[in-house]
Amino acid sequence: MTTVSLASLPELGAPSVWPASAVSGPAGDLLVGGVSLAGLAGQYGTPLYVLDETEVRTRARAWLRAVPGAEVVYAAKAFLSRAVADWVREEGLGLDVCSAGELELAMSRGFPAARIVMHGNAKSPEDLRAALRHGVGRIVIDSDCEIARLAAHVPGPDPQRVMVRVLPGIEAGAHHKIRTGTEGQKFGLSLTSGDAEDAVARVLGQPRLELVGLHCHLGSQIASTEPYARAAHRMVGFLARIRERHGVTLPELDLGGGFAVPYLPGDPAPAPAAFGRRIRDELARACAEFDFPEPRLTLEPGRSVIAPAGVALYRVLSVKRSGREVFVAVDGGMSDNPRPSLYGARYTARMVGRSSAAPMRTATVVGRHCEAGDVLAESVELPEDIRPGDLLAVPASGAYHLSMASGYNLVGRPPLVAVAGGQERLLLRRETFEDCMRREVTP
Ligand SMILES: Cc1ncc(COP(=O)(O)O)c(C=O)c1O
Ligand SMILES: N[C@@H](CCCC[NH3+])C(=O)O
Repeated sequence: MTTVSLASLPELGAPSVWPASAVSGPAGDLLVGGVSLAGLAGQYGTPLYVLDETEVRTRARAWLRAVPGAEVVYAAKAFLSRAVADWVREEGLGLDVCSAGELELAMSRGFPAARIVMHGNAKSPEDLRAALRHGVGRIVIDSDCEIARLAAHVPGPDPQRVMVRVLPGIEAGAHHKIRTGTEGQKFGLSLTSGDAEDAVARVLGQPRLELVGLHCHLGSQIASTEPYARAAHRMVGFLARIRERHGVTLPELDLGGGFAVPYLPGDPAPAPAAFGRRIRDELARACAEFDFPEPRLTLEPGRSVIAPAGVALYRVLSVKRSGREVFVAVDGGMSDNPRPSLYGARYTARMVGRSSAAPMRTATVVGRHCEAGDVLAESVELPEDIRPGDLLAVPASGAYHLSMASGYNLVGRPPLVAVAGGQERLLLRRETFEDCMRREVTP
């Protein structure tokens, strides 16, 4: 047996972008969950996604501790598989789903329906039917036309518990495409226009629906606690107004998700405890101001639970100098991580599996797809002697990569391996060419 000398990662400068378990291994290797990344790449091929189970569980628990007595529902859209559904259920979280597919996966793992929240600005009849059939804890109403449609299908005898998604008019989120709390986009019902108020009145008039509270979701990759404080205040103000106009005291408030994680060393990202403290403080203050009993709080972190647990591994296919730029092209790209091309998201990368004494130089890591915009990471410091065959690891890859992966260029979606305690477990196998072709009707 070879003795492996492990070191923490001082050379990375900011270990926080890597899972807490990440340690340097011999010959430039990196171990996550006690498993060698170079070894995994050798065994499963690349591109490969690695998910640190302990990191997911630890972060799920951190959220529960951050808001004692509150409900924490994991936003499945960040990434969902059977194993992930099991982990978050076992840790005591609920689940936010936004399709019949996500719901069916959760139900297939025995997820308690009462802990499931269904979202969607345009829920299909199948989505609503599945939610009603399984008896999900809450359905979040996102448009006027959904109210009667939903009420007509409640199987009874009990009314379906619902919330109304409010557009609070608060701007937050890392990019305009992921801001959902402002006017002029497709989600929610506006507070300022009165649409939210009308919807509340209409829901209250539906005996088949039980309005239990209000929901809002400001956006994603929100790196400040401030917008949540404003949302808590505005939403409690609205709850108080509903009590005044309708004589009902709604018992629940869901302030959504959107909590930022660091992608680059030094990125601001308050810990769950900091978000939780600020939200609880502001909620208490607003309730005192409006003389309103504190509602049961729900939060819906997705990225914050799973992004830091994921590492993407790519093999370098070519290194090219073009003018003053150096392009390091790898065997994945926008088909497994569309975030840079969609939102200008920034990433870092490091070489793993080989030591190099060469000086570092700045390079752009690009994908293999037929798009000039297929860039994975800009301004990355990599050794000057990086060459085809080398491995690159990209941290913070656990959220909105595989869940948004596409079939572009028929390269096949990468596999996913879970690691914990020195053991690995294949969660998703690689999508093969045959898988890609299976959907096509033979001409
Ligand atoms: C309603 C709702 N809740 C929760 C989330 C989770 O967001 P995040 O992964 O940024 O925490 C989203 C996605 O932005 C959402 O639309
Ligand atoms: N998909 C986005 C976040 C939006 C999530 C869902 N509302 C991202 O990758 O950052």
